[in-house]
Amino acid sequence: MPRIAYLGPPGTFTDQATRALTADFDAELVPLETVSQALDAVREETVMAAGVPVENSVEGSVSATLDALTSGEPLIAVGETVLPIRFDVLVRRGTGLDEISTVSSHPHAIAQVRDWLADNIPGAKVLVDSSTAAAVAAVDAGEVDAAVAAPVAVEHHGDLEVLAESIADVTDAVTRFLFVRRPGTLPDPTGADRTSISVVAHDEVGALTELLTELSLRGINLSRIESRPTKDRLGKYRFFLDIDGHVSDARVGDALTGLRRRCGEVRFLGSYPKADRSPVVIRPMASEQAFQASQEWLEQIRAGRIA
Ligand SMILES: O=C(O)C(=O)Cc1ccccc1
Repeated sequence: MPRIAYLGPPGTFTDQATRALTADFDAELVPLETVSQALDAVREETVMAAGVPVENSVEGSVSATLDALTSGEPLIAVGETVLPIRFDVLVRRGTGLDEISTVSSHPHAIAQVRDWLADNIPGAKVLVDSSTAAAVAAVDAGEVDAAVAAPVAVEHHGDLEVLAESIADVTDAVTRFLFVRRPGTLPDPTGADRTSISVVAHDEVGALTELLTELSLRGINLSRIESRPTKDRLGKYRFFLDIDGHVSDARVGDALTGLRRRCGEVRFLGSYPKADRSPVVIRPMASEQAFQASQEWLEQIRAGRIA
């Protein structure tokens, strides 16, 4: 049975997402303490793949995931899923709001419940943990008074109870998770795919504009752009791009070769079906037929058959 790592312990949002990502086959889920450990376990081949959070509709990218994806041997995403996120407050049985002096969670959860914390437990010290479920375990161990976590997290701890439900400042938040493997056979194109790449542009006038032009000239929609410091020096950034389409699509392949010529570093981070399966809209000039016909036309000229 394939072993699949995820950001644990059991009861995290990533646990739920990884179950969804592995729903089609039998898998042994392996909880690890950080995203970086989960991705390194894939690199070291102790697991086949990992489920990791990548972006939240309210709080933005999960920087730890972006950094860990690009800081070691290449890995690729082969699937994604999007989960609705609801935050509850978990405490030891019988604890009241006025007894909470410390509250803990994952930084992305803390950031999404700030109003509730300020309104309901303004005096509580806010602590961060490696995951929502790790914070719940800390409550169970008596180390903190309350945790902000997924509703399912309480199922793993008999002595805890839910003190407050659905406390997010913004309702209907969702998080996107990736299923990440070592490079190998790519998922087949479906017509509803996303391709993720990271690039380090040269530090010169117009570098980012020209990089984006490589996409727009080929009719490629950019669905996300995020920058992270390369950590070499101040002012040097790595851009993470999500674009519509599959690397086997002519327009996407053509754009990637353009980026490769233009940028200092380009990493292919995977082509995989979009969670909502919405078909990619392709302008006529960017279709497979248009690329093939124009290539044939050029070959005719080169062969001397068209004046
Ligand atoms: O800590 C967790 O449960 C995670 O899976 C990371 C996370 C935290 C907050 C929102 C979405 C994912």
